[in-house]
Amino acid sequence: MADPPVTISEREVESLLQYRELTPRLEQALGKFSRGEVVQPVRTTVPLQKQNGFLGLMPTYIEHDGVLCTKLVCFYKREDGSTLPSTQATVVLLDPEYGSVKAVMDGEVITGMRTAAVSAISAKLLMRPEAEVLAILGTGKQALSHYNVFTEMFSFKEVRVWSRTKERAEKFMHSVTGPVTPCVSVEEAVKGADVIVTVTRCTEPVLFGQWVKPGAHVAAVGACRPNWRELDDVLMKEAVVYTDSREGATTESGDVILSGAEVFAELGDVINGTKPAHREKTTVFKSLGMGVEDAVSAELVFDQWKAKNSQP
Ligand SMILES: NC(=O)C1=CN([C@@H]2O[C@H](COP(=O)(O)OP(=O)(O)OC[C@H]3O[C@@H](n4cnc5c(N)ncnc54)[C@H](O)[C@@H]3O)[C@@H](O)[C@H]2O)C=CC1
Ligand SMILES: O=C(O)C1=NCCCC1
Repeated sequence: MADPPVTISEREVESLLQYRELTPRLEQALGKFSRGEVVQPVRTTVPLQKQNGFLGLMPTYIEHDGVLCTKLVCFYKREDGSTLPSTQATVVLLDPEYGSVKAVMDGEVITGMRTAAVSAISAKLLMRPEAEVLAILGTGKQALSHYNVFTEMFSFKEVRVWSRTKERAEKFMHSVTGPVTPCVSVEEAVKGADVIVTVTRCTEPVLFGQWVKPGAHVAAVGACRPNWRELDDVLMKEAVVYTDSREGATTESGDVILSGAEVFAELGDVINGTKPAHREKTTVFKSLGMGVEDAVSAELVFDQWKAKNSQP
């Protein structure tokens, strides 16, 4: 008989997961994914029309590492002013030999941290080495996790933040410890920026190519449905476009599908050395989020949990 599954709360996940351990594991996972070593179908989505959202199912199997996992994630396009979270996620880790559940854990922290860490990996690979200015568009959960990992991994001289209201940008500024410049327009935020992170819930373009400095790197994290956009056609067509999963991007990303832009490479191809990193050009990393990122994060959390809870 298998042991009953352990449950690991949001607070516990938060205390067990650190970027310095998570980020290298994610980098390895992206490489494995692009070498075809991961079984990971494109996310299945179940529309929740009445609630203006969807349920996403994200199963993954890494045979070599014996990791079997699935995330269940609900995403909602909340009305402005709603205090409810946009994303709710649970991660289930299984034993691939028996099919039994080893652990059920909160997926909120994992989703926030792994998404931001993968964007930071994209910046490490694709931004210019002399990058000084970071601009973040959006001030929600992902904005905060991106701020945390980007300021931990890199030394930007200035971090700018834009939200649709000045109050939200200022609230974000007060919620973090380092210096932040709140901006009243997207154009002001991204002018001359070397790295731009888009973490909004918008469904129409918010970032326009005409404002983006040539050679800048954009990590585009929102707009995860085929008819949703964050970036305009000009930017998508002028930039060299990288994705986490080519199959995912050409199935789910409105920025890719509706612009007709070509996907140049997966991040894993760059990590594996099979495709170049065009740091000298304007680059877009279109992130959709992958089950393998959740799987390696959950395995790390579970290993740490066992180490902490093992008998002396
Ligand atoms: N690529 C990936 O792996 C993942 C992507 N996401 C996506 O990241 C985005 C941000 O997620 P969270 O930070 O969790 O959401 P959130 O709800 O906490 O924050 C969203 C931000 O977007 C702003 N916003 C909403 N509508 C807007 C509009 N029409 N124009 C401009 N700004 C707008 C909000 O004011 C807020 O600042 C979402 O689109 C979500 O789907 C989320 C998780 C993983
Ligand atoms: O990868 C994820 O997790 C998500 N991606 C798009 C929005 C919902 C969560």
